[in-house]
Amino acid sequence: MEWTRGRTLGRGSTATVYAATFHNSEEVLAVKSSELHRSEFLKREARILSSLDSPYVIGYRGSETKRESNGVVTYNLLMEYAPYGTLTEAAAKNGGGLDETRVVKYTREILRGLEYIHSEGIAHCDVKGSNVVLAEKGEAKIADFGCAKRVDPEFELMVMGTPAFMAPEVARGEKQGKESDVWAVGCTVIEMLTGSPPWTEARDDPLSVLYRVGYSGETPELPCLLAEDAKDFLEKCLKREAKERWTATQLLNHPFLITKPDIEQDLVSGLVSSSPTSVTDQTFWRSVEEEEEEETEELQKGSRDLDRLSLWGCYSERIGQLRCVGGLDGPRCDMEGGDWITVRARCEGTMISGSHEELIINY
Ligand SMILES: Nc1ncnc2c1ncn2[C@@H]1O[C@H](COP(=O)(O)OP(=O)(O)OP(=O)(O)O)[C@@H](O)[C@H]1O
Repeated sequence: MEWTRGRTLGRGSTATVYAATFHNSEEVLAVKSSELHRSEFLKREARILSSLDSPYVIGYRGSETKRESNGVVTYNLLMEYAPYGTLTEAAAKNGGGLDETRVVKYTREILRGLEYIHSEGIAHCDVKGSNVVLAEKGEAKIADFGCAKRVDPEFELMVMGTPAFMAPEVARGEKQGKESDVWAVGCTVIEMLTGSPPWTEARDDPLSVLYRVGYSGETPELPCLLAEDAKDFLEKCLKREAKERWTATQLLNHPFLITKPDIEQDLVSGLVSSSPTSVTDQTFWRSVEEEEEEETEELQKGSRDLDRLSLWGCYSERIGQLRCVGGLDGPRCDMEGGDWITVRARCEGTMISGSHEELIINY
């Protein structure tokens, strides 16, 4: 598979996503890449994505191991390119929230994607605005299957995700499945409506959010001035008891979604594309050297790392406390991500019930 790497589209905890072009077709692609020795999650994502085929799930285009010109061996997942960014970015660009027409359209598309992946026996486990991308026709597609897992039969004890979007049973480390995805849809609708995820302290103190979600009995605060059908829809997603939550199929028939027309009209007009006008478009296809130079400068400035370090200071202290209280056994920390931290910990005790489960927190 011959392709040329373009500009960076995004960075996560374990991988970087680049724009790229296939040599033979000139199709623009997104390539998610990580060093081979850290590619466990990316390989797992590639395995799951390669088994899926839906207009509401980002398309799989292949995967490969490659030796780069600098000798580093990388694992690459090739995907359909989504030119309009993520739902989180769309909400932010829109001044902190999307209008109801778009919220209804994107919610339908996310639920159609979830209905499909759930029917395939898979739970996504990290549904949130930044993991839903806007594709060529402005349609929402579920992306980032790095936390996804097979739930039929439910054999895996690993708990993963992002605290602000976690269902109570996930925050308590009891189980994670299709119902937890539905809770996360409720949180994503709140994010689309308000421009921010629920639980305002989530960014500064994700562990206290885990406790609040898991044990306080609270549900996320709903946006004020919400129409009755929207409020009822959110309440059906955000039932604290997983068994009481509606399924993706039931939600697709909820009045909040079915009483509004399916908008066929072009919604791309309000979106800002980062697409190249041609494969030789210089602003889009900045050279890899240029990007690396910029990255070095950024690191020299040190601002991002200092932020991360100070955040990590608070975070590790809290984990230290939990370790005493709940018996966390040797958390391993991954500080490579952009603005967030992934913590992987073998857990026993108070916070996570059962033994030898793995807690992976996106922040
Ligand atoms: N197919 C795609 N087309 C365009 N941009 C994409 C695509 N996939 C991912 N991105 C961009 O790259 C970013 C990171 O991608 P992704 O979430 O898959 O990586 P990650 O390492 O799992 O990150 P995170 O830890 O934030 O979940 C996304 O937020 C999005 O901006």
